[in-house]
Amino acid sequence: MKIDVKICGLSTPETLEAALTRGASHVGFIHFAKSPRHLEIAPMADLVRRVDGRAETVIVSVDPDDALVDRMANEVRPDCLQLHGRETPERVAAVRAATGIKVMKALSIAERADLDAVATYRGVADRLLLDSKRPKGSQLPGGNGVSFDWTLLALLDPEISYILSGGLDAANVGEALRIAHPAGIDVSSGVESAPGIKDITRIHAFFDALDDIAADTDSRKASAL
Ligand SMILES: O=C(O)c1ccccc1NCC(=O)[C@H](O)[C@H](O)COP(=O)(O)O
Repeated sequence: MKIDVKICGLSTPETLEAALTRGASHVGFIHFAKSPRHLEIAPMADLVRRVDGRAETVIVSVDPDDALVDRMANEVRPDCLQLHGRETPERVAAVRAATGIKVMKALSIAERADLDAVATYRGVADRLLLDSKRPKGSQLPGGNGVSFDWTLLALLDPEISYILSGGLDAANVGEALRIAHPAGIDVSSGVESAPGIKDITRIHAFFDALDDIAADTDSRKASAL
C-alpha cells in the first residue's frame, strides 16, 4: 500500500518543487514565529498557490486564536490546518466547523500514557500526526529532529490511522516502517542541511529511500508467490 508522504517546513519555491516532483502527497508550511521555518501569511499564500493541486497543502500553527485561524483559512486557503499545540478535541472541532477546512491534530508521544489522548481525537480530527515530545530546552513543539520509541505504536488500536513524525530521515525511515504501520510519514529536519534550510539532495535521498523500501517489499511479495 502506498503511504502518504508529508514534507514539512518548506519555505522556498525550489525545495517545494523538489518535494512535489518526487511525489509528496502533502506539503507543510510553518506559521510559528519561534521556528526557523516560520513564514508570514503572504509568502505562505504564494507557495500554496504554486502547489496548484499537486499535493495537499498544510499550514502548521500552534494554539492559533480565532483571528489567526480566520487569516490562514481565508488568505492562504490551504487544504488542511495542522494544529500542533495543546488544542483540545473541542477546539479541533470548532476550527473545523468555523473554516470548513480539514484539521490534522498533532499529538506528542514519549511514553505509553501519551497514547491515551489519541482516541479522544478520533472522529474529530481529519488526520492524526504522532510526533515526538519536544526535547528539554527546545522552544519548538515540532521540527526538533528527534524520534520516539516506535514500538509503542503497537499498543494503539490498529484501526486508528496516523501519520508518523519525528526525527525521520533517509537512513531510519526503513526501520520506522518495519516497526510501525502508519498511513503516512512526515519529515522536516531529516531533509534539511541546517535548521530551517531544506536541502534538495536530502529531499531526493528521502524519496530514494522510500523507493528502495517499496522495491524491496515488491520483491518479497513476488518471491512469496
Ligand atoms: O517544524 C517546525 O519548526 C515546527 C514548529 C512548531 C510546531 C510544529 C513544527 N513542525 C511540525 C511538523 O509537522 C514537523 O514536520 C514534525 O514535527 C517533524 O519534524 P522533524 O522531527 O524535524 O522531522
